[in-house]
Amino acid sequence: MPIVLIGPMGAGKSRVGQRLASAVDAPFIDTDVRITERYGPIDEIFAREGEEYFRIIEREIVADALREESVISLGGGAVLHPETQADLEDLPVVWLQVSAEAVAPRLSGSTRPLLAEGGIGAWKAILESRRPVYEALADLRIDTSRRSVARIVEEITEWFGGAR
Ligand SMILES: Nc1ncnc2c1ncn2[C@@H]1O[C@H](COP(=O)(O)OP(=O)(O)O)[C@@H](O)[C@H]1O
Ligand SMILES: O=C(O)C1=C[C@@H](OP(=O)(O)O)[C@@H](O)[C@H](O)C1
Ligand SMILES: [Mg+2]
Repeated sequence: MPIVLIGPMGAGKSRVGQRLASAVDAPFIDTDVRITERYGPIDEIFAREGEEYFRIIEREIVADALREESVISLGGGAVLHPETQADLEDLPVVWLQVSAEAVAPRLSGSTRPLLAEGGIGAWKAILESRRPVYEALADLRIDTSRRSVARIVEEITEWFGGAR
C-alpha cells in the first residue's frame, strides 16, 4: 500500500518523501517530477496551458502513482481533484503542516507559478481554501515548522509501523 504525503507548497512533501522512502526501503514517487519528465517544467505548463490543464495531467500522473507500492509526494493542489480525494480515502495519508513564518524562507527563489505574483499572501489564501480538504483526508498530521526532516521521518515511520 502506498503512503501519501499531502500539504501546502513548501511543507516538505518532496524532501520528506524522499527520505521516508529510503528509510522504509520503498520506491519514491514525486508526482511533480513525473509531470516534469513527461511535460516539461511546471511553471512553463502553467504559462502555456493554464492551471486547469495542469490539473488534468496531474490527475493522470497521480492516478498511475497511487497504484504503485511506494512513498508518494503529491503536489500541494493534487488533492483538489475529486477522483484523487476518493482514492485517498482508503490510503494512509500524512498531512505535512507548516506556518507562514516557517515556510517563507523555504519558498524564496521558488518558481512555483501560483506564488509568482502574490508571494506569501497568496500562499496563505491558497492554504485556507484547501484546508478543509487536507483536514478531511489526513490520517496523521505533522507540523514541520520546527522539526528536522529526520524527526518527521521518524514520526511517520513510528505511526505507520503501529498502523499496519
Ligand atoms: N522540516 C524542514 N525544515 C527545514 N526546511 C525544510 C524542511 N522540509 C523541507 N524543507 C526545505 O523547504 C523547501 C521546500 O521543501 P519541499 O520538499 O520542496 O516542499 P513541498 O514538496 O511540500 O513543496 C526545500 O528547500 C526543503 O529543503
Ligand atoms: O499547490 C499547488 O497547487 C502546487 C504545488 C506544487 O508542488 P509542491 O506542493 O510540491 O510545491 C506544484 O505541484 C505546482 O506548482 C502547484
Ligand atoms: Mg514538492
